[in-house]
Amino acid sequence: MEAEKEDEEDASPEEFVALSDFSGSGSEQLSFSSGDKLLVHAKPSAAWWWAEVRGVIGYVPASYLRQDTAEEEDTSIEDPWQDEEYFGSYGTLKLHLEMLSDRSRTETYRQVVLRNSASLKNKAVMDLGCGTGIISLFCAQLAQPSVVYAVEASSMAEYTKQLVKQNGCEEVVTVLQGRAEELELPEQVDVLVSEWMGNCLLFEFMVESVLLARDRWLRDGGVMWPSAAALTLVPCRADRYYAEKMSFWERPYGLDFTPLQPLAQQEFFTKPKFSHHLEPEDCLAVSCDVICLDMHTLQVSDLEEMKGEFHFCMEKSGIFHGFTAWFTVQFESLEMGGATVKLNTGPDSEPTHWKQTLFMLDRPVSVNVGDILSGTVTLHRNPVWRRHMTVALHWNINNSKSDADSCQKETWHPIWR
Ligand SMILES: N=C(N)NCC[C@H]1O[C@@H](n2cnc3c(N)ncnc32)[C@H](O)[C@@H]1O
Repeated sequence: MEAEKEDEEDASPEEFVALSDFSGSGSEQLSFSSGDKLLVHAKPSAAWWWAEVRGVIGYVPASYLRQDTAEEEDTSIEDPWQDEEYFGSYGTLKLHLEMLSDRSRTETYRQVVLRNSASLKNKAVMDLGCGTGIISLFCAQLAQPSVVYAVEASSMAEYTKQLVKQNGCEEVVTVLQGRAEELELPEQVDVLVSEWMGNCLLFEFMVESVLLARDRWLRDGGVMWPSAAALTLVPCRADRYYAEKMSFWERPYGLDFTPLQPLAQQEFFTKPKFSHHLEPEDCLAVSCDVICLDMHTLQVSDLEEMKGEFHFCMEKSGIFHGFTAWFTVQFESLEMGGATVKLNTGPDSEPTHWKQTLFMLDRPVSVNVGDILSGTVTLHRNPVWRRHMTVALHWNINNSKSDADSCQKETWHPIWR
């Protein structure tokens, strides 16, 4: 990396502006405040640049910076939520078919309604981001709520109205087209149900809309479904993915293409792999819930930066290629002491359309039984592109055989900006 940095430092530095405060960790990362001017001397990776702030040189996260050209209008970030693209994608059937075809996901919501059908009688419900209205139709079909407000921002809402009528639920279900945080409901609700979870739990950050709607429309003592969510992490092997993206360059057609491996690491291993299928036998330790969210108390401001710790005792010797993440959500019962329903998207549960998310290390590490892998995972929400985040993993391994071999590392994985 040193060599690359020197090569690139010959070029004249570029001026950037900080879009948000950042407090660097470790000796090499700079801290800066929103509005600070930075001189970028080198861009050794997509996520980390070598820059100067007030005469001090160090690493800065690229996603926090915007090119500082005088004539650039702030309008360059005119749609930080990318709503046109986002709701456009939900205006077609592809994603709804994928979600409805996910039996584990959809059946869980059906079970939640079924098991709480008595308590749902005469209750007001809001289904936020109802899509085709499946959860609202479960409520009308399996219980007797007084009303279900089925809120959907995309053009799918027009079809949802037809589906409600087609299934004879128009007496109970009212479809409202629009962003939930901008709509006026005629009344507060007793239950706010939503299927908002994205890859790695939070991607898309639809959860912000759910919290805003909670604060505005859920009556005191009302219930959030899901009530709680957790992000789970495990160190793992990923032999097949590593072979496919990295080892491939060793002898393709008998030739040596290894000079491309640094590029492969940059292109394939800095961003997470969504829809990764983790086999239970790929896990190198017992998984750990690193971030736990209480949907009744979580605040939008908490979403900017969420941090969790982990301590894994390696149960297997082998190659540690990366971390895999998944999530679980829980639905508390409306009845006191009633059973909680859980949806687990991990490798030991029925597969879901989310599958799991793989974060590759920049180079694999061999580990032994008994090694202690500890560190932190931090989800940094993108200060500009509000549906995006960067996942930072800081970790070190205390080798059970000799501390001398312990290694400290950090990797940053933008999703996607
Ligand atoms: N990751 C997911 N579960 N995505 C489901 C998103 C569904 O909710 C809809 N949706 C997302 N955010 C909102 C919002 N703020 N208001 C209304 N509908 C929304 C979106 O159009 C899609 O039908």
